[in-house]
Amino acid sequence: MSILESKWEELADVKAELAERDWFMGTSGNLAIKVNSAPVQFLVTASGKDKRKRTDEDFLLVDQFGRPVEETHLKPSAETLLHVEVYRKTNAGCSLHVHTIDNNVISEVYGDRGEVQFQGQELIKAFNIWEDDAVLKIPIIPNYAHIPTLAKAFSEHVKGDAGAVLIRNHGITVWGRNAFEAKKILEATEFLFRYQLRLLEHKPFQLFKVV
Ligand SMILES: CSC[C@@H](O)[C@@H](O)C(=O)COP(=O)(O)O
Ligand SMILES: [Zn+2]
Repeated sequence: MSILESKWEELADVKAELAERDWFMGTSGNLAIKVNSAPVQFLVTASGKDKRKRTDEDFLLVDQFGRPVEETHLKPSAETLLHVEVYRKTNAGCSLHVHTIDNNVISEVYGDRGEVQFQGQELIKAFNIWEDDAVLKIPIIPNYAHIPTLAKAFSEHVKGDAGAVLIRNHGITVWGRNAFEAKKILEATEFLFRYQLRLLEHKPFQLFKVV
């Protein structure tokens, strides 16, 4: 199997797992996996597809600028430029974007602060944070309709080989050194968001707690 084929299968498997979680409502979401490093080429989901389906037109190979490498009738994801920023600025191998109710509500509740923070929660270790009093900060950016503007705002928070950025009332984009790590971070953030929203039902004052 070629590298391209094995990366295709890897991304298709991640897509199937996220689909099982019902994280692709209304054709939302897009996924990418790096295939080559110098120059960067990556597989990205084709735009507008039902990502719950597994077909041989699910992904296309794009270059470091997000342009299709070969002539194709498929359109790269509308949000390809965000994935471009991940591979331009880091050594990440996989980036994932999903819309969920929980990540949308969290992004709205904490949107005016520009970030949501988590402390004392075991699952922040998914971000490789191990200190007892460590704080995980997830930035929240405005949902600019103009994708180059959105990508620029996103890019300001792309700093390491693994990370996460919320887009207000839109969704989350995460990345990791490989598909395993990106999926781990995505699952951890969704756990933390669900936890925080549940906590606020019982302890509304927690909203005003500044870590
Ligand atoms: C149909 S709503 C979702 C889109 O506007 C977009 O935010 C999204 O996540 C999927 O776009 P796509 O171009 O299919 O990658
Ligand atoms: Zn989206």
